[in-house]
Amino acid sequence: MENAGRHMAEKISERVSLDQHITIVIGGGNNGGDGFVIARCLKEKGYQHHACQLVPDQKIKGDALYHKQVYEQFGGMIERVETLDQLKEKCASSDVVVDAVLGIGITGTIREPLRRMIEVINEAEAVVFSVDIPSGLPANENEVVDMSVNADYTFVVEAPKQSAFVEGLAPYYGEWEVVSIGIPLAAFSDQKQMRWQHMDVQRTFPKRTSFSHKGSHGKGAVVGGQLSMPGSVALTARAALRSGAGLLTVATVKDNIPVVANQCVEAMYHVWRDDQGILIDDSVSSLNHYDAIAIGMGMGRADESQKLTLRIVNEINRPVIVDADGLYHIKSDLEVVRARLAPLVITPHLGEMAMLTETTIAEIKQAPFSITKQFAQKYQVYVVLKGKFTIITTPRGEQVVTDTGNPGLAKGGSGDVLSGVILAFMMQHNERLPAIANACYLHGLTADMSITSGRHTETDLLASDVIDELSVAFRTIV
Ligand SMILES: NC(=O)C1=CN([C@@H]2O[C@H](COP(=O)(O)OP(=O)(O)OC[C@H]3O[C@@H](n4cnc5c(N)ncnc54)[C@H](OP(=O)(O)O)[C@@H]3O)[C@@H](O)[C@H]2O)[C@@H](O)CC1
Ligand SMILES: Nc1ncnc2c1ncn2[C@@H]1O[C@H](COP(=O)(O)OP(=O)(O)O)[C@@H](O)[C@H]1O
Ligand SMILES: [K+]
Repeated sequence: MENAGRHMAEKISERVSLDQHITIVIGGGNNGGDGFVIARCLKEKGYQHHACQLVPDQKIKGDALYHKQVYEQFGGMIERVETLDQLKEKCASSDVVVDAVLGIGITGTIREPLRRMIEVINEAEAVVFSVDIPSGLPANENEVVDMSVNADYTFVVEAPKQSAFVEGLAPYYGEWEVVSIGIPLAAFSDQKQMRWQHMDVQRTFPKRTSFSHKGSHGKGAVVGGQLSMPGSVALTARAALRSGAGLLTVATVKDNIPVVANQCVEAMYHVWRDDQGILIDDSVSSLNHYDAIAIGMGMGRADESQKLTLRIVNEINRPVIVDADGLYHIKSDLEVVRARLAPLVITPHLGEMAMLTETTIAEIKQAPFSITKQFAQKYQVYVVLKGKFTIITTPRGEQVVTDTGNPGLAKGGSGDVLSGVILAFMMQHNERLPAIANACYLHGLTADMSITSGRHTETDLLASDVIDELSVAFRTIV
């Protein structure tokens, strides 16, 4: 608690000048305890502040009581705020409110008087900094917000909670950052560190040995692209090559090959049998010569292509990544997916995930972690649920989130690029989860760096720009 509060006070002092007035609103649990530590540290730094206790004295116990006493011994004055008018007055005379009312220990609907006190905090003009989580907000997905502080900034202790990655709940946090307290998360909490970070990429990214040759980095195949969609496979193939694939073959319909080859001279080509430009069922055994296969991009939804996709999933014992139209094909027979033994990665966006699970986009948005986990475990697949936050789930149910990327990626083709990066990384990494998470992280980071560098804006960034800029993100980790 001492570490948490001290670090948060440090963060607050980086953003608030000494002439600004701060009110710390304090509740009855350990979140309130953090509030007492913050009050003491801000006092030590010379801030004009009020420490307002919103609950009766008997509610302050344990570590929180200890830190309340330390604050008082340090000359701090605690004001007991009981009425809404008292709280309104405090908020009105403050530039900043530090919200240490409720943390992750809330149960049930928010009780009075705290309920209306949260409303008062939200109505105030002051900037609101929440401690660990905006008071009243659930820590996990799939819970309704009864009443919550709407924070401008949140200092989350050690690891962001699930709700920070759920579309309907994340905005309550405002901007957030992690405050490390120097104790492993497992030592004091059942919350897990699920955010895949830059240091995780650096820790896990495989190094190329000086004696490596093209065969060491994987021989991949991209299968897709009906006649009307040559660009999709070109993007996947180019992204895979830029991401270090040793050899890459594009299997597509004959008439697409000159178009794709024009975009991607390093690739090799396999003329796939077609019927009027649609990929049809053919001998798939040749695909067993590759180290990994990505299928589905620009493939179209024809029955013959569906048959082909299901055969690949059924017969190819190499890692397979299924994206886009391929996801519609596997939905027609998920038992084939379940029966498969070799790794299968699926990369749905919200709409495709809703289709696969026969739910709605709204339901997925509300419970993305549990719906994805259920599917991944049931069908023994790796699921990459794409969006502003991308959730990666293993067949065993482990989950990580990447939160890089920006709306510049919300364009046709971005998903094709991601599949190419995943394909390449899967071939160069023995472990599946880090390979996939690194791909998602670096794909998003590339888009972010393209914008922050000023080379692109969210408006003009194209999927092919992301491929060209991958090296900028890669350079941050090698
Ligand atoms: N654990 C650690 O070592 C560390 C923990 N840390 C910090 O502790 C926080 C978690 O603390 P916690 O578990 O004490 O719970 P917390 O969120 O303060 O809530 C309990 C209070 O809320 C009240 N209350 C509950 N439900 C309510 C409702 N519906 N409506 C109204 N009131 C309700 C409940 O009241 P009661 O039910 O007792 O009347 C009680 O007063 C965590 O977020 C982080 O900030 C960090 O310092 C790092 C180390
Ligand atoms: N607002 C956003 N913020 C961050 N990443 C985004 C955003 N919108 C889209 N993306 C990313 O862009 C990619 C889009 O994939 P997808 O929807 O399959 O595109 P497409 O099929 O059109 O190529 C995913 O990796 C997704 O995470
Ligand atoms: K709080």
